[in-house]
Amino acid sequence: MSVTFGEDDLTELAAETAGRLAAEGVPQALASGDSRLWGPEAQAEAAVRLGWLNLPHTSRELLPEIDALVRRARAEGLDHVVLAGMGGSSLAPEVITASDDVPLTVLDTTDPGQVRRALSDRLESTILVVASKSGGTVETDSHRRIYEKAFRDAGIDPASRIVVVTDPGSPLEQTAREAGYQVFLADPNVGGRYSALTAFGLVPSALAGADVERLLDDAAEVLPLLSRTEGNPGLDLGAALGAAAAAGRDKLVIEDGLSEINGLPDWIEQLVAESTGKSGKGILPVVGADPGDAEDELLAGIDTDGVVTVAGPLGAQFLVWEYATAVAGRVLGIDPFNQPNVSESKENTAALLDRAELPVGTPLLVDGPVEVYGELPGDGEAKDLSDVFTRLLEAIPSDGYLAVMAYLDREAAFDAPYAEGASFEEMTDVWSGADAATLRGMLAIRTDRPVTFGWGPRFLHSTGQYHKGGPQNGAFLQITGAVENDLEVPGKPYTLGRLQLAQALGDLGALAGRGRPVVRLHLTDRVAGVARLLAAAREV
Ligand SMILES: O=P(O)(O)OC[C@H]1O[C@H](O)[C@H](O)[C@@H](O)[C@@H]1O
Repeated sequence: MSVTFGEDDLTELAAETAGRLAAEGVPQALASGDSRLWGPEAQAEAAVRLGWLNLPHTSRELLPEIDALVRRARAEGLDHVVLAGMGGSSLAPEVITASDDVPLTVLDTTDPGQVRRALSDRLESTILVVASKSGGTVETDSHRRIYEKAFRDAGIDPASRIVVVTDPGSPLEQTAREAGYQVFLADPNVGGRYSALTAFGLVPSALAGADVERLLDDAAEVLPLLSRTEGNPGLDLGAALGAAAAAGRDKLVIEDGLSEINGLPDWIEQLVAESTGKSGKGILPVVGADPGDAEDELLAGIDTDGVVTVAGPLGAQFLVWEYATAVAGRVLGIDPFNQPNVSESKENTAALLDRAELPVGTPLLVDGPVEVYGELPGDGEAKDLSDVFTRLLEAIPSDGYLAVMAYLDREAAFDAPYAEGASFEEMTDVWSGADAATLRGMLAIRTDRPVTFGWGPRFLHSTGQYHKGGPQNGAFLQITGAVENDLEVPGKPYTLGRLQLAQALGDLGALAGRGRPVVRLHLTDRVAGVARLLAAAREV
């Protein structure tokens, strides 16, 4: 495992900062679980959040039970593994399984189309892992209810198909015990985004066929380095990230090139954004972007060259990035274990769901299949969608960013029809031409500021904290879409589609309430709408 720097200034800054942290006793304090490292206000939370450093050893206890579950699933022919979990409860398994090239269907969405897609895929051989630390996350609770009904309707006993991962004593533990589900209890002394090597990372990944023992072995190998005062990759990385951000280089562009580790930047995004984006400070991870030459960008490469290069196997990467984030938190003077602003959008959503009608407002403009809502930055009325994009791009502060947030089905682009006999390249062109995520790159070339992209509500558990708690220099573009075939959430008064829209509007309220420029584009026809978005971006 190694962390290296490709610029002399950064090498110097990192060494100086790591030296100072070592002199303050940070590595020893972390190794011994000292909760005072982030100041008195953070101490109570930190006291129950430092268990992740022991996981390479303690999580081994879970392996026999996980192995028994895997054997049962194989024996019963349950070959479609679905994971319902948000943020820290699904991002690690997504990377672990992608890196091991084994299939896992992740549900971290409230999009009815995307959930229907999972439901209609091999229900008869599906095993569902419901993963929620708190046990109260609305998206995950909805997925559990929907799958319970689907199993029952298909004459399948949910107890034979649902496995729960949660913290001891959570409401989900109680529900699961009453329903007779198999329950894995995770370490309550580890927070959601630090939980990659707990039952949250291991249970679904092993079920999908990943080698989780090797993951723990790789993490165990780097562990002794993390108590060192020199040659400590976690300390070096954290010192570099924290000190660079404190000096204004606070946009972290993360690339994984053609590395065998597949998708780690999305996991790092959540870890870094949610841990550091608060009190008006923080590090903004930028994923899926080409590095620009803006002075406030820092390029981190995972097993690929960057200004910071982090090389090593996945299990070790998890641990080193967690360590680095905790260290960066100390350098920046923030509590890396809380997420004070995530709840704000959740509360807005809950309040909206209590209303008879969602307050969607009146469109400012309708451009074909796209309705534009919100307050346009700049003067006068916009004439079309390209104009809306131009105005938003102009509204990005000189040290800021644009966040594109799409509350859509992230698999929908794969439905786009392509010609028979098309090459893989041609198919990829078709998919990217039907994918809302393509908008990120198209807008990015029209500004010298970073542009991020997130699928809603997934990003609410990640960069959503940074948007609201970090430096107030974002401009925001929301995309929502008409729902054709909604899904009831059994036992709840709302449908998934209504919940999804309420989440978008709830977050919009939180951003607008901070005076940030935020525009919502609503696609009245999703396929035509995405095509129109991309065409309009081309015209900017
Ligand atoms: O595991 P859960 O309790 O369902 O939480 C899922 C996610 O929810 C929130 O957004 C937290 O801020 C995340 O850190 C967490 O991973």
